[in-house]
Amino acid sequence: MARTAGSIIANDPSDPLAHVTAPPLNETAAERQERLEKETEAKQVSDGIDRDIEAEREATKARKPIKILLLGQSESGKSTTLKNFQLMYDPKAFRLEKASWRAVIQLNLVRSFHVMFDAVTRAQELNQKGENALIIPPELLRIKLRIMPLLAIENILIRRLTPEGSGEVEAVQLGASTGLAKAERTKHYIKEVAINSTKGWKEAFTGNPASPTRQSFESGDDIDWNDPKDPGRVIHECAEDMIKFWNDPIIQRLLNQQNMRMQEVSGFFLDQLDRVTAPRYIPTDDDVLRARLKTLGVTEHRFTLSTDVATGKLIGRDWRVFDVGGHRSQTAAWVPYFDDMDAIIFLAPISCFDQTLAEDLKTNRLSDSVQLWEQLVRNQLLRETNLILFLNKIDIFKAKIKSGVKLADYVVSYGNRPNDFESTVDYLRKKFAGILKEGSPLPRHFYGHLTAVTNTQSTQYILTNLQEMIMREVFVKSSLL
Ligand SMILES: Nc1nc2c(ncn2[C@@H]2O[C@H](COP(=O)(O)OP(=O)(O)OP(=O)(O)O)[C@@H](O)[C@H]2O)c(=O)[nH]1
Ligand SMILES: [Mg+2]
Repeated sequence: MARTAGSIIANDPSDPLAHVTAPPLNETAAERQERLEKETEAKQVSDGIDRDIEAEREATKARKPIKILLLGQSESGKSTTLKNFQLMYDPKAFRLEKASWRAVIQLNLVRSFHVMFDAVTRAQELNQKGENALIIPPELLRIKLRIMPLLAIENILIRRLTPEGSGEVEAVQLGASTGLAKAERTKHYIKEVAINSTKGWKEAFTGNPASPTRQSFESGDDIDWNDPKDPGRVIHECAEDMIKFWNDPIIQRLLNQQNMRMQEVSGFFLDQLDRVTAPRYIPTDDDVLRARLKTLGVTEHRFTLSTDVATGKLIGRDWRVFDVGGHRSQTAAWVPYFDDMDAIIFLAPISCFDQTLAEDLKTNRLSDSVQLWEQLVRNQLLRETNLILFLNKIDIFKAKIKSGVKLADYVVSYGNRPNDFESTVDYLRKKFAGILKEGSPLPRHFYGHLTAVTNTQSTQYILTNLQEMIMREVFVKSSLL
């Protein structure tokens, strides 16, 4: 450090360097003047260096990426939340992936029909045994026969979506998402495709050589519409019969009778059959958000926010969002990511209060979410990490409560409280907040949101506010360093 005009230090008897820094004896006025000028100049240089170091330190702090981890049980909405981030901060890349998502949507659609075919088969089996099930009229059976090619399409799509090493097909028990009686559930299996997101499954679809300079998916540039093997062709050919089959009152009664709520089966596109089976169908942003593809492993997604929401400065800050697989076999992979996260968004799909886990038919989904939340809250590694709770699938929850399903039948502690939306949701919110308050090793603020992450508008509003909050906290923390 440069000195201020030497005199203060030179006069300090405790300074061991006083004799070095003291002004020379017998200094003339001109010499003194020259010395002081040099000292001032040196100080200016030194101050400049100090400022540069400080600016560099600030810039490093500002450049340190902000990390968010998405957690929650399988089908809680983690990947859908990630899609909202992508749509907000990297819409171009999001839209360029639509060719891949088109295949996923087709698979979701075909899978829904597979579920319905199984329901018909079940009714026929019961009738053969002399049990009183619904009689399926021959005309409906003829329609079913005509749309059977959908099952072959399912296999083709699965093969295309899971090029070697990129995914796996699991026999997932059908019952958990349908509300079938327990004994029935274990007998029926349906394939669910899981994708190891670190492998390039999307590349299988985004490489139409006819359009090497893909600009926009909106024009359908990315799809080889002339491909004779495009599954969209068969789906379109079956469209009329698919619509008839799904809307048939017997099918609807059958599904009701078997307690199968198709609207709750992930990737529900049956209410949009006209559009989704069209010959040149291109998924909308909302379709991509509703498409269901199970995650395996952990993926990191990077976004750059050009404005620091805390300070309003333009800085180009990196955000990293980590999406994980929520299936029980995947949860061991979460822990290494606990270190160094700025926030965790935990999704609890509260609409599943009357369902069990696909991987463990004895465990209620809501109580599984509560347990996971409790474990996170109490985890010492996370004691300084912001935990943000999304009580998700609020749209399905609302409809379910309205249709008369009773929370108290599944959550005994709910007792005699009224079974309306406000009371039920308030109870669940307080339950999660109470766990946070009691279980946190250090005091924490409760950030709880009611969400339907398939709704981009409300979700993006929540995410923007959250980012602001996280930025502020990061800013305060780093200022204290
Ligand atoms: N209606 C409705 N559907 C939702 C909501 N959130 C997610 N979904 C749908 O639920 C399905 C599962 O969501 P994902 O985001 O794939 O779930 P995940 O947590 O990533 O599941 P894993 O990858 O298995 O861990 C998808 O089809 C979503 O579109 C919601 O709030 N409302
Ligand atoms: Mg996922």
